[in-house]
Amino acid sequence: MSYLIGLTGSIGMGKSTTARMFADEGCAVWDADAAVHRLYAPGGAAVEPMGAAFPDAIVDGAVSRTRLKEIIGADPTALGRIEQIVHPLVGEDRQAFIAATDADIVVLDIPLLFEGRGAAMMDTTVVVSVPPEVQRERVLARGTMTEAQFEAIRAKQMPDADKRRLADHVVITETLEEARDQVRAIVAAIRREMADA
Ligand SMILES: CC(C)(COP(=O)(O)OP(=O)(O)OC[C@H]1O[C@@H](n2cnc3c(N)ncnc32)[C@H](O)[C@@H]1O)[C@@H](O)C(=O)NCCC(=O)NCCS
Ligand SMILES: Nc1ncnc2c1ncn2[C@@H]1O[C@H](COP(=O)(O)OP(=O)(O)OP(=O)(O)O)[C@@H](O)[C@H]1O
Repeated sequence: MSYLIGLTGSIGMGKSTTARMFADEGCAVWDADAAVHRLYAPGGAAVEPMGAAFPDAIVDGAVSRTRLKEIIGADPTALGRIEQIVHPLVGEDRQAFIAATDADIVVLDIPLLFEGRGAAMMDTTVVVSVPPEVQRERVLARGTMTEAQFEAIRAKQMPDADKRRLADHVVITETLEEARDQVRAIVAAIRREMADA
């Protein structure tokens, strides 16, 4: 059975970048956002139920994120209804990944780790964090969200300070070097603990 690290952090705080650093240390990484991409793609398990609930969201046999963001922008209750459809499918994908891997450490990159029930199954939890002005700059620099869309997502997420309080480890992602040092220290401590057990 692999050691499970739950990795989370608010939007744009550096989850994917930090997950890649864990992968560089030999950890297997599963990414909840990537699982949603697979579920929304043509033939994905979310296409049919999402089409039934949000017919306008389907474009060329896939769930369109652009359309979904428009729908969420117009109706604040939509995101909750999307989650009810998508989250059970994401949970199935995650369990299948854990069952199939033989890595000693598995990192589960889950934006809603503390908002949902995910944290309880982890051996340890890691939160990535930077000051809010850096977070905003980074997200808006990507050019995939308007400021209003960013604020709508952020308002729905647990505040960064609360996540940091709940986490076993906090990785500061102001620079790549600093973050990589922290990731290496966490992995080394876990491997020492596993060797002693
Ligand atoms: C809202 C959507 C359309 C935005 O798509 P887009 O491609 O622009 O962004 P992406 O998927 O990369 O998400 C960016 C970030 O937004 C945040 N976010 C996404 N969904 C949610 C949510 N339901 N609640 C809070 N934050 C969320 C996360 O921090 C995520 O890392 C998309 O995220 C979506 O369909 N979300 C619903 C499914 C879900 O809950 N996913 C979260 C992981 S299970
Ligand atoms: N340690 C770091 N040092 C410098 N820049 C970083 C660091 N970590 C992440 N970044 C930058 O911050 C931005 C957001 O990072 P990333 O995509 O990893 O965040 P995320 O939390 O996965 O985002 P989302 O919540 O939208 O999925 C990117 O432009 C990335 O290059």
